[in-house]
Amino acid sequence: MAAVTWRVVRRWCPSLPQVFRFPVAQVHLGRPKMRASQQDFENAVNQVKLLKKDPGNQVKLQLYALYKQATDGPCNVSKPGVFDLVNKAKWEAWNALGSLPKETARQNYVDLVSSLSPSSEASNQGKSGADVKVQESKDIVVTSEDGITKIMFNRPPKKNAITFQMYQDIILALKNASTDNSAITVFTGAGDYYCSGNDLTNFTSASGGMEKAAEGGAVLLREFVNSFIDFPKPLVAVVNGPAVGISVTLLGLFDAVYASDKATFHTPFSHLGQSPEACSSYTFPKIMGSAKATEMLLFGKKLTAREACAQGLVTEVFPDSTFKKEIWTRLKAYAKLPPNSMRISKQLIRKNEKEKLHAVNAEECSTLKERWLSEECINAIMSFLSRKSKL
Ligand SMILES: CCCCCCCCCCC/C=C/C(=O)SCCNC(=O)CCNC(=O)[C@H](O)C(C)(C)COP(=O)(O)OP(=O)(O)OC[C@H]1O[C@@H](n2cnc3c(N)ncnc32)[C@H](O)[C@@H]1OP(=O)(O)O
Repeated sequence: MAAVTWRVVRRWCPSLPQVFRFPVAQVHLGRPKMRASQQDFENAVNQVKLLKKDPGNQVKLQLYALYKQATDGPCNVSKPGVFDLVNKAKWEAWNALGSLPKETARQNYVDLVSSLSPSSEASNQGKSGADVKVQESKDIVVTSEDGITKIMFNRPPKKNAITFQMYQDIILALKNASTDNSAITVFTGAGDYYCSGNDLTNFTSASGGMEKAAEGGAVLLREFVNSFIDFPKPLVAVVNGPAVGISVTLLGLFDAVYASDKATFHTPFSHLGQSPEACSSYTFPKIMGSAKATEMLLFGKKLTAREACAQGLVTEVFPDSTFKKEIWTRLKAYAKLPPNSMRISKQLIRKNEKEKLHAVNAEECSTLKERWLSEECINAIMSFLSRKSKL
């Protein structure tokens, strides 16, 4: 990207201070909370003037873009010429926010400024290299550091099974990550599991009758998977241990999948009277061929990490003893690559598939809605919940 000097950025956005005090921090909306008011926004604009340390070009561009989006709405000016490097960088940052609503941009601006504030500096002191927590959520932890937004399943006692709340938290985390200033977004799991898939108690905790619950579940699932199909930046899975169900099928929508040799990949849909989701009925045959996809999706064959790598579902496998160290070193290096270039390349790769993926997602969700009401499915769930069987 063009070298954008702080002096020039001040000219774009007079509300920005001369010098910033703090290192680069990330922007997130956090868990649903009170929306930032116009007054909060104006306070943040003033607060920016008190900051002293230069936070780097990416943050400055993000502040500029969010400010413009919050005040003028979506980018409505023509793209500067190819040699007008600074104005082109500004335009691209603003334009990249697409149709992000003004209120959301306002909130993101307020959050970004607050992450650059003196209290953020105080709370980050002595934590050099530590992740910055950016979303308040019990079972999904979202942190940002070194250009990487990390979304972690954090429910080890239940093997990171995904509750209704976690589906919603992940949708929100992806929405925020798509406009924050990180280059790469990474999913991983806390504890020994990556994720044991859908929490089967979702079937008993849903309110209303079964039909209404199935309808609601299908709507949620469709929105959840859509947020992966449409995610604009490189999406990486760091699979630290066994993965089950939807946490496996989603991998077909990731851009890279790195696995510990302790990881396994299991999609026991037939055992549960269910059918594939997350576009895996399309992505898996495409990735591994229909014969291997059939073994996984119909017969529930569990793959080791090395088998999954041989089938093309996993990018690379690492010995568990060195997995974390090696993978985070590598991802930090990847996150230093020019972010716009990576985003644009990903979008070129994804573009031709998007329409198809949305159609597949819609069909899989409507099939599942029927499956959830079937005797096969109800019996399988009851059996798990009464602990008569384990997969
Ligand atoms: C009509 C309503 C519609 C609902 C809408 C849903 C929304 C979208 C749905 C998307 C479709 C997704 C499909 C899938 O993901 S299918 C895969 C589902 N997952 C499973 O079937 C895994 C079930 N779990 C197991 O088989 C074992 O627990 C496992 C092999 C993972 C681990 O075994 P292990 O012996 O090592 O450990 P425990 O069994 O003792 O587990 C520890 C505790 O964790 C609880 N647990 C684990 N996984 C789940 C789960 N998926 N759901 C709920 N609970 C889970 C387990 O019960 C233990 O709890 P307790 O200590 O309290 O007994």
